Amino acid sequence: MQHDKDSKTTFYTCSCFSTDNIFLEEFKLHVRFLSEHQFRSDYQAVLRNLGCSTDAEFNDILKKIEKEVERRRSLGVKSAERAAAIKEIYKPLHDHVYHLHESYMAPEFKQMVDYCRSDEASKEGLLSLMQTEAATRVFRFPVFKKIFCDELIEEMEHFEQSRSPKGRPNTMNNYGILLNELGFDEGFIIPLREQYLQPLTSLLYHDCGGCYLDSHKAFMVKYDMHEDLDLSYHYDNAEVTLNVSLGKEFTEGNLYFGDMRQVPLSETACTEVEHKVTEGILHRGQHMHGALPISSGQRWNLIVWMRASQERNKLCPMCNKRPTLVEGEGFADGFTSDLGMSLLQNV
Ligand SMILES: O=C(O)CCC(=O)C(=O)O
Ligand SMILES: [Fe+2]
Repeated sequence: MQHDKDSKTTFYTCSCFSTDNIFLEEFKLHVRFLSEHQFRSDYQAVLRNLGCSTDAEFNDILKKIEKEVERRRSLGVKSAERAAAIKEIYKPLHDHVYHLHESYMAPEFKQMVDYCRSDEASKEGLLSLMQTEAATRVFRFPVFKKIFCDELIEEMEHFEQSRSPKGRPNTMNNYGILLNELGFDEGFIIPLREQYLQPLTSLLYHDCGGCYLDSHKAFMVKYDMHEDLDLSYHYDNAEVTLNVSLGKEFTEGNLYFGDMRQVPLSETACTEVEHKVTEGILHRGQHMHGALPISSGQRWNLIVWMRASQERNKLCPMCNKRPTLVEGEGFADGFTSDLGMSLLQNV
């Protein structure tokens, strides 16, 4: 089990993880699978309209779902196995990138964080320091220096070329890398979230958990002309997301933002937000978004899905219900148990 600042915190996943939001790549559709009967009645007609016309094609989809459910059930255990294997066999190229240091950061970012830590900090004051409100409550600002972005990509490429096992962040991303398995949490992502990002998110997103972020899922995404080009419209399983553009050289590949997940697509207008190397885009996790295809080059981004258990314990963003807790590895999906805490407090 992963322990946060409070060493007694145990994190959980919601049971919907093995039934909901299963992504059918060829139809760009997220589905729910409880039983074959339910699935047929909910999706057979929809899928037919999307071009799935024969029984064989439908059975093929059922097989893919079965495989995905099995993958999700064994995810925690497999991830822990990979992390152990990586620790054993992988020799990093750049040891220092695993330990956050202020010298990696853009001066503008440090200045914003310093301001937010000061007694007189206000949301208006912070907004005046930020370059852009790129879309509603979507902010872009410099995060790292270019040299650090280059070294982080080099480290990722070195890892990709190694014989270490690799965990992919989710079914929408075929070439990303899960950073906790590589050992980035303790020395890099936790201090980044707690000491640098939370001062900003407390002012910007106090209404969606920004003041009490207590876990995260961090990963790299990679787009290349010969691999994934784009990312479908979705929301993140997070309260607040940081998305930093690291390089290399690319054209197009902008993000686009719609509305919050509760608003129907038909009532949504989208706004494009450009990725600029070394800059981060901060947004509410449940603000719908996608990535347009790159038209040349290769694009790497660091994604940190930050979670606030106090917020998500009330409502799981993935099934829209009060979460049913299932034990998971590490930060799992960021839920905590009130019961567990009160039992611990009684000890
Ligand atoms: O490609 C990007 O910049 C967006 C990635 C993203 O939205 C995600 O992985 O959740
Ligand atoms: Fe996302």
